[in-house]
Amino acid sequence: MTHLSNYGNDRLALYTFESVIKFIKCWTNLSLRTVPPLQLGEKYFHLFPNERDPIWGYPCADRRHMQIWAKEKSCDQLPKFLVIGPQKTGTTALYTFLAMHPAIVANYPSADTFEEVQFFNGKNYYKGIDWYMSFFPVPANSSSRFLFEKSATYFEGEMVPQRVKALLPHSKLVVTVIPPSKRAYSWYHHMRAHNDPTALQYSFHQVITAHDGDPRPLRSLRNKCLVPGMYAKHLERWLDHFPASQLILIDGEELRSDPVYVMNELQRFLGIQPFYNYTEHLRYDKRKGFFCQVTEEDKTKCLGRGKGRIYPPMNESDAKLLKVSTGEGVTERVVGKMEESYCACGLCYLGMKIEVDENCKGL
Ligand SMILES: Nc1ncnc2c1ncn2[C@@H]1O[C@H](COP(=O)(O)OS(=O)(=O)O)[C@@H](OP(=O)(O)O)[C@H]1O
Repeated sequence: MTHLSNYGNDRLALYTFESVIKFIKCWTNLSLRTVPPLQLGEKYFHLFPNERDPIWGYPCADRRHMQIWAKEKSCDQLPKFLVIGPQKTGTTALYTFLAMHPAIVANYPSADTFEEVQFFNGKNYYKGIDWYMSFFPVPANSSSRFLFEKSATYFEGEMVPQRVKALLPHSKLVVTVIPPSKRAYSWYHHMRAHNDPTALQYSFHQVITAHDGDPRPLRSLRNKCLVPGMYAKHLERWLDHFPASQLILIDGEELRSDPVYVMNELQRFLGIQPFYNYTEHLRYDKRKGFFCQVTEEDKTKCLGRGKGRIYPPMNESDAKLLKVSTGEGVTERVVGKMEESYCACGLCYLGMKIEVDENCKGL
């Protein structure tokens, strides 16, 4: 009873407590004892260890919560959809293209976390809803604007689906995927470009075949390289909390080769009005080798050097290793059947579509 998640509820809790205590004092012979708040808290969490972690709930589900919420707050200041990653699948390009849309509003960048808010997956979560909402503009008169944020590590975060469901139950989720082997390779080069000492010390092959007896930094790098690509595992977790109809899988390779088509499909899925004509606003830039934004001066503005890096092609044997399940050993445990990772409980990656298997109805 003491541990109510939202501050909206907390105000109600204080009032309720006061009344309960008054009632007990007035109508019973019970003598009440207390201890300092910290001790009380420890006792409470000893009795209810599952509640140690707060879960911020959607403040607008209950009219009473709305009534005690500060006047200037509104659920229109919460995002309507999230781009959840995983990393290296084209999420920055997607974010940039979405932000070009006149009806779509991106989060303010965070200086701490490389522009992404990263609220649901780490320590930031404990900063609370106000902190999260401060990354979004106060809604204008019309609530027809689509606020969104992109945090590419949400996808594989253990707690993230449950937390997102609690705070943003109606939000749509955008997942981008590319073949997991390519994702892993791109991520490895990303780490090298950021002078990660372990990535500089070991080859890609050494990273993906690292085993449990290897040094901890190497194992850690291996996990970070491979785990986000286990799409099935992560998608299943998201689908424990969200119906498939709220989630869209985007083919990151198609986003790269035909962004206009992808953005059109995405606009339809999100139900965004007005329909933005990306044909006029995206153009292939030969020098960059990617589609880029067309500026008002009719020039192209491309993503920075960190996106679309140039590195040698992946070894065929490594590509194979990541594609084919080895059948035994550490590699299989960590890598899993990567190709099959495109399917999760009948939810398969088929271009833009999600197909739900008969057995998985009601997901
Ligand atoms: N239009 C456009 N411009 C530049 N880059 C593009 C574009 N579309 C897709 N991509 C691919 O996006 C890859 C980077 O993915 P992310 O933005 O998700 O990376 S990150 O997680 O934010 O670091 C990046 O991976 P690398 O090629 O390995 O650098 C690109 O291949």
